[in-house]
Amino acid sequence: MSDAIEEPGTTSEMDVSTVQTNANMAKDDVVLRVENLQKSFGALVATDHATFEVERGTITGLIGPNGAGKSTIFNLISGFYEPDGGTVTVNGTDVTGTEPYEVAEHGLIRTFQTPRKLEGMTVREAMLVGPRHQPGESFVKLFTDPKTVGEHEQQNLADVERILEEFEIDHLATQPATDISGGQMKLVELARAMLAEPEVLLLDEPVAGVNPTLRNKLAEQIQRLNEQGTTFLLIEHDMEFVMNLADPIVVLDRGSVLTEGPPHAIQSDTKVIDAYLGGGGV
Ligand SMILES: Nc1ncnc2c1ncn2[C@@H]1O[C@H](COP(=O)(O)OP(=O)(O)OP(=O)(O)O)[C@@H](O)[C@H]1O
Repeated sequence: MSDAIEEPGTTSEMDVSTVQTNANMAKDDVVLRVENLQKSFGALVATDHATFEVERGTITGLIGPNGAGKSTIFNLISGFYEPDGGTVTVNGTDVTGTEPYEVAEHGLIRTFQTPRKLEGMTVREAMLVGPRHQPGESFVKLFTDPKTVGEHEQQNLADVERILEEFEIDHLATQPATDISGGQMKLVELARAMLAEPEVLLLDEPVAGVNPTLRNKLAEQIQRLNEQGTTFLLIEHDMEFVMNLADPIVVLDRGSVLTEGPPHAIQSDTKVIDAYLGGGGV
């Protein structure tokens, strides 16, 4: 586990029954279930009995004011933080407290708000880091000593070429990964995550700081992948983007689920408007 600041929790004593209303909404085929999730950093309660479900095949939005606890929930779901309480279930399996690679093995992958540093790598090389079933052989061998690489690596390389084309970023393959724009990096991150063939993909602010052209491209790619079967849970502050793309929308406020519903209902919900006005804004 890699909690940056980890102290024994002072978890809220809030009555659980008051914060479970959204869990009661029946969903057909649940791919991700978060139940009564709790996480404190010292005295600060970041996740407070959070409960929601993501239905397979949806693009579900996760919104809320600054500091509402969105990224913490992503870290708890994907195994980067260990919860103080509650459960995370992926594809029917309880993955609470397991390592990120184990959560990935159950079909859940996440991206980060700020993609990790990829100094010294081309885009193609960056794409080869970390696909889900990749065994130990180094991707570097693919380029330095291709005859020695195993079948898995050859397959990975073929998959990278295919995905670069599908995402229309094959022209970036030989560019240093540090030289491409922020928006192109977000596309590379999305494409790279798809190499792991996730059933559910968690995107943390996929269009933050991205220009309108690339933002549209990202929306098109997310829609295309969704139509092909990938379920998405996405955090995004760009309300136009998230309201056009996601349905349903789950609203977090002070670590708890405030409400959930279709975009038009969320946009006119006074509870949500109050939370944004009273919180850190978008
Ligand atoms: N590792 C940590 N150590 C201490 N406090 C943390 C840590 N991670 C998050 N927090 C705190 O938990 C609260 C929720 O933070 P989080 O980043 O999850 O919110 P968020 O909704 O993603 O915010 P934003 O929209 O601004 O990114 C904040 O008060 C934050 O300062």
